[in-house]
Amino acid sequence: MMITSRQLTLAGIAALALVWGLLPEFTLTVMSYIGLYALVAAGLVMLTGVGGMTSFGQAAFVGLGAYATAWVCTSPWVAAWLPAGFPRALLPWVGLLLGLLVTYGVARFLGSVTLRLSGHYLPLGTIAWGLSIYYIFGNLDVLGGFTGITGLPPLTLGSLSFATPLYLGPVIWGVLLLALWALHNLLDSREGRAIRALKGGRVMAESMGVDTAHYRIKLFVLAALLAALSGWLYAHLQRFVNPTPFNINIGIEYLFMAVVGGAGYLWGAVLGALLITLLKEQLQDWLPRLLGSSGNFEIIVFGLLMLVVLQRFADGLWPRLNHWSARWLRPDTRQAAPSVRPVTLAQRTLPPAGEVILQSRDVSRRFGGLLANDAVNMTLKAGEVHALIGPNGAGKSTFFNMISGVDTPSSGEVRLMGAVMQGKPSREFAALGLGRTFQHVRLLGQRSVLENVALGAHRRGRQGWIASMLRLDRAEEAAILAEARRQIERCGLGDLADRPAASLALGQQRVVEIARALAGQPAALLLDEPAAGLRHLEKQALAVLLDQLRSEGLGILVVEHDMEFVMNLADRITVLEFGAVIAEGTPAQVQANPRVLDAYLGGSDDLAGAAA
Ligand SMILES: Nc1ncnc2c1ncn2[C@@H]1O[C@H](COP(=O)(O)OP(=O)(O)OP(=O)(O)O)[C@@H](O)[C@H]1O
Repeated sequence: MMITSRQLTLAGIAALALVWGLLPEFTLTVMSYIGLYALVAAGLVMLTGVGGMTSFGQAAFVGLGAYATAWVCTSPWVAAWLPAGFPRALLPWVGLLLGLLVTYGVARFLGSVTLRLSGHYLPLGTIAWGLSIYYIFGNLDVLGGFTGITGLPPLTLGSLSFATPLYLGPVIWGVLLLALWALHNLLDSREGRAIRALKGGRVMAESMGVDTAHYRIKLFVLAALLAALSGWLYAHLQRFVNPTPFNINIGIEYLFMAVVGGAGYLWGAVLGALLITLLKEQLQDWLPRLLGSSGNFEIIVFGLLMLVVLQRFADGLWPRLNHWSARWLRPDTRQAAPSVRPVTLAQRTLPPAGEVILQSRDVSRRFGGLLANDAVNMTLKAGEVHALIGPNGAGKSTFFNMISGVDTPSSGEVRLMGAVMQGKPSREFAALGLGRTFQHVRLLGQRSVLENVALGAHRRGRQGWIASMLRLDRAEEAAILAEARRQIERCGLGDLADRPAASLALGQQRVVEIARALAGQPAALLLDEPAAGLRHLEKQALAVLLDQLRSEGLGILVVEHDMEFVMNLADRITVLEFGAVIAEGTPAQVQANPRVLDAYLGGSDDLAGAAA
């Protein structure tokens, strides 16, 4: 078939719209529910699949959206409080506003409390507040207790009334498609890259200038608002609310939908909602007949099926469907890079060569009884390559962490561009012009080299979430992507820009990290073992690149074990042993230093080899 997946989606939507009026009432109701569930699951795809935070409590936010409008529409207190003559038809819209506001407040609060938890504690935390909110619904008399609230009005807009699934269904699906479009845009932007970076670990994301705590809360609030929106529509579809659909079981079901569909894929949310709703429907129908007695058997079968799916398709079903359909669908050839005139990105003026840009004064770091760094003094100047060497366990990585904001010195001072920095987060180091790579490569393996490198330019963009969702960020995005491509080409990886980062050899991935750091236009570049895993020719190319960067005025600090590489490239070398500086000087001075030779001949013969 010669159509693309995008065209197929549009055709599917058009076909559904055409036959909608002909479908039986029951089908329309089921379809409407699928739309509502998919809206919640889409939020979970963002939160769990993309952002890496698992929540079992989304049903509670659906409840907030539903109860807010139910209360506004039926409470005599609200009716008395509103000005006389306030049109009743507007009450659901007031309910929507209230629901979103309350959800925003509750999610911000719960997010700031729970998102600090790590590992298993975060999902456990979501179960805790999911349960609490459910019992609040059930125990508040003003919300009708466990019986709930009945008599909700239908949604109306002017003379249009959306009283039945025939009319409300298209609204639900319209809202869902709009949300998917906005979320898709968000993911395909500077902010989306920052959201994806959350999964790459706090250290990496913060080094790119991303305020991870802030992004986690924003993502949590976004998912909660989508759930509340679904709850609002749900309430006006059902026309009554009670606590049952908002309990923790349903919260788990929402999570299943996202995971079964494919937690990393927005359309996976729709697929998951569709499959689970239909499956539940069928099982509820067939199992009692098959077993000859009534009971909630479907939950047992459901649980078993879930285990099989999660075992066999850990990434969910959507990527499988994609893979399978790729055989007969034409690849989508829309340009990844938008065709607008790029803006000019913020530029940094580099300090003049020879100026001290990074400095440590008597930096020490203690781990219990171990002194991993002992009063280390070091300076990095603009326009030089400074190497930090020392035997294994000498404290190089520890020092690297101190001067990049990953860890805080026990004592001593770190200055970057003259500013006192110890104790500040790495994103503030990034803001002042520090770029870095990692000893253990930290890339988003499934994303392209281009996207990984573009993340490095995060701080140079300005457009926020709303602008990204509405696609108002395209000129800036074009500039960021162009900058990323320029850095990739400069690092000699031009042919690999569109490949997933994980498909590159480890040495090349290290170079991708250098390109990513360069995209942030740093003044100081910290490279942790950049030559490890590179072949001879690649090392030569890397040396040429670093030489060029030095001549452009960057200050480069390298931790490296390859002595030949270091001796040929570095202007100055600092040697660490047992956490303390034992020598500092030019390569020739260091190679002639008896303490250094001693330290190295004791552990490794690299230096002697390079010196010979
Ligand atoms: N978080 C930590 N807790 C306790 N000890 C640590 C911690 N991090 C490092 N150390 C110890 O500090 C010392 C210095 O380690 P570090 O990793 O800085 O050395 P290195 O010079 O980078 O070594 P390598 O070349 O092997 O990477 C080691 O003895 C290490 O075991």
